[in-house]
Amino acid sequence: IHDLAVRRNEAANWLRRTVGVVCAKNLAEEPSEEEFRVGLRNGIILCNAVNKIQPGTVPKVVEVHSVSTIPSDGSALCAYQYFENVRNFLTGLQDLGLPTFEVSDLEKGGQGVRVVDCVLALKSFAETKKLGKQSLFKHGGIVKPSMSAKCSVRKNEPFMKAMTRSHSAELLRDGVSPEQTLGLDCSLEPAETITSDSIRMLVQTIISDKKPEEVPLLVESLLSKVIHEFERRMANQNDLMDDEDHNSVGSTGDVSAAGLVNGDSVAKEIQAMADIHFELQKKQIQDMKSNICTVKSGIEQFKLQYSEDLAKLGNHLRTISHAASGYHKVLEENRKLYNQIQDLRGNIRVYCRVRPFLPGKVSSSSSVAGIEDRTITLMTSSKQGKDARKSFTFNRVFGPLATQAEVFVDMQPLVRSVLDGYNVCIFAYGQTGSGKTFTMSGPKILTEEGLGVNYRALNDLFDIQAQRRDTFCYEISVQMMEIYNEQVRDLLHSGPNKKLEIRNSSQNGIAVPDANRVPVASTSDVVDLMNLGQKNRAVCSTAMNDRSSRSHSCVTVHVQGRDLTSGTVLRGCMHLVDLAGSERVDKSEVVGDRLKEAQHINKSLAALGDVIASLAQKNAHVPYRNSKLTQLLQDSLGGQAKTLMFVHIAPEPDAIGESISTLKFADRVASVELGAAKTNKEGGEVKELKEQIACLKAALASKDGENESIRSTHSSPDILRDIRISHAPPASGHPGEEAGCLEVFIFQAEIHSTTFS
Ligand SMILES: Nc1ncnc2c1ncn2[C@@H]1O[C@H](COP(=O)(O)OP(=O)(O)OP(=O)(O)O)[C@@H](O)[C@H]1O
Repeated sequence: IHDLAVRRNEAANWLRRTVGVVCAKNLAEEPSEEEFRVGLRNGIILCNAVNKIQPGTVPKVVEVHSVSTIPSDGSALCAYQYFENVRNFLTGLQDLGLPTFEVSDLEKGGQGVRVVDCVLALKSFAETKKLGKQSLFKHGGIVKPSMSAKCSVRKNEPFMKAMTRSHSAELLRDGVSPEQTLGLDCSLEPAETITSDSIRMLVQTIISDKKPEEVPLLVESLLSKVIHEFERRMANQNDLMDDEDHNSVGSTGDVSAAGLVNGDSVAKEIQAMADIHFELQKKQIQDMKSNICTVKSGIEQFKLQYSEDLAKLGNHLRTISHAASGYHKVLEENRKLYNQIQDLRGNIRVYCRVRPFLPGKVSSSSSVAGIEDRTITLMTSSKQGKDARKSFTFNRVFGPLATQAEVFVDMQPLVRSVLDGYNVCIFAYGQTGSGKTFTMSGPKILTEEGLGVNYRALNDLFDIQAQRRDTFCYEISVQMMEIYNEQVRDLLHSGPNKKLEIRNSSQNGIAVPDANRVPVASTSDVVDLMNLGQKNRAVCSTAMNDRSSRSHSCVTVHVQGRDLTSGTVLRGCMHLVDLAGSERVDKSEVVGDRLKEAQHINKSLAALGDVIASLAQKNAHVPYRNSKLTQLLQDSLGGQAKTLMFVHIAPEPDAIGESISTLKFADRVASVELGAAKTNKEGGEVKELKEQIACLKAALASKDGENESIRSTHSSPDILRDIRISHAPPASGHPGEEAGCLEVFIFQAEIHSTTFS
């Protein structure tokens, strides 16, 4: 065993040296039998070794390129590759006339010793070749592999047997082991070709340096070895014959028959490998088929699931779209209801705002005697030392301390109406210096609290636009115009003035199509435009105010919204109108151009009052055409449009005349709407009063007054201030009358008193 290990190590070392460390990485220096077998199993080292010694012996070495390509189970493919290599190696060895081994010797259970012998033989061959003795080896050995040479490797024949059978030099070496010391090496000629000359030379070589007395002993020893070898050979021959019989090769027993056996076994091995390979591929195909089936059924399952999911999604989508359309209906309904509420609150709303005393002009007396939630009382004049007071009622009265935010609260809901497609007009009315610009824009030095209704309304507009981003797409644009001396000017046009026409027949709600209309995306955009417009506005000094506006300025914000679901387009606009000072001409102490300006202003303000009053009274005819101002705003005054007017009162006692005229103007505009507002609040009461008035009318029509005794316990003179009934003392005389004759005067349906008896 020790000897075998030594020889194996020798073989391994020689292979490692020959093929190099890289190629021989799988072969240890001192491998165990198993390591040796596994290291050489793929034939690569062997093929490379023989190719190094005799280039081209194995024309194509099947290399294993990466470990990952070697299946762990030693699959057929790799085995086939190994087989190729090992087969080619063995064939190469046969061609070189070297002893070979069985392919199965590289498998478990094979005879590793034969592989070791084969490698060592190759080593000897290499060394001989190196020493230039190849010819000796060649000529002395198996010259050319032939069938007879091939048959030297027989199935199951131990390698060494074949070797000894083929190489008589080995016999000589073995037989004369002591002679190795005489300089004999394994490259002696094989026995088959030994001639008498060569025997003589051999003998001479052996005995040349021997003493004569040593020769007989030497000859004896040699002869006994020869005999021994002869006997061994004979025995081998018998074994061989038995093997051949056993393998049914026939009784010929010649080498060619053995060669056939060997060829058969190779074919069988190839066939076996091919079968394994085929079986493996068959199995793989079956696996793949079953995989395909699994995948197919998976896909079917997936398809089914997918169509189910799709159907479910479809249902969900239908529900959602149904809900969405319902939601849109609700939104629409909400929008309508919201604006109906605005309608109920009055389409025309009038607010009164009292300016505080200006800094440095604080007075101990004020023209304003009292302010309640909705009523303002003015100190009109002193009659015989007594103060006379006059009260006016509005939607709301704001005192001098009211903040800008409080003033905005009531108009805030109207901003939403603009985005819902309604038109809104916001007016600032009052004498010069009463605070119109302050209400609309704010003080000269703007702070956040000081922001006027313009800015607040625009901020809200853009905020609501952003909130509705998912449902509506809004386009917002701005026009800014001035009406000066009954001429419309474009305040966003900085060049020379051009005369602008007002067209009320336009479909898109643009009354002055020739005026610049600038798209805006934020409040600051609008503010920039307003500043530009303000620069262009005609501002002129008067005796009343050094910054008196002698023209009406109108900022119009056009809003066009498209419902992203229904595609419906809504158009609305908001007019922010800072009216020119309303002071009477005579007080302005103006003449010439200033007088002309004042007359135009007064005329247009009166026309505005007329229009609003006739709208409030629901007259059939509304005199829009009496001024440019009312023409410009025609679409936004009346119908479903909302009008909001802030009338401004200066508290200074010397402004009382203007204040009263302002309040009368506002009262005229507000009265009917306020009546309507009361109707909503106190509907039953007003209805009853109206019924009573109808009875009164009927009583008057019958003129006898005898059958009716109309009584009323109501006393609400401020509810229907447009109806005044004059109450006369009863006429004398009619019998049976408890309370005398009733004489009623109705002046244009105005009730002076609602208490009758
Ligand atoms: N509610 C208020 N609180 C404090 N200051 C006010 C208020 N209203 C007006 N003012 C101040 O009174 C002055 C005159 O106001 P404003 O310019 O707004 O009047 P106007 O009616 O617009 O005048 P005009 O017709 O000349 O434009 C300004 O200095 C303004 O800041």
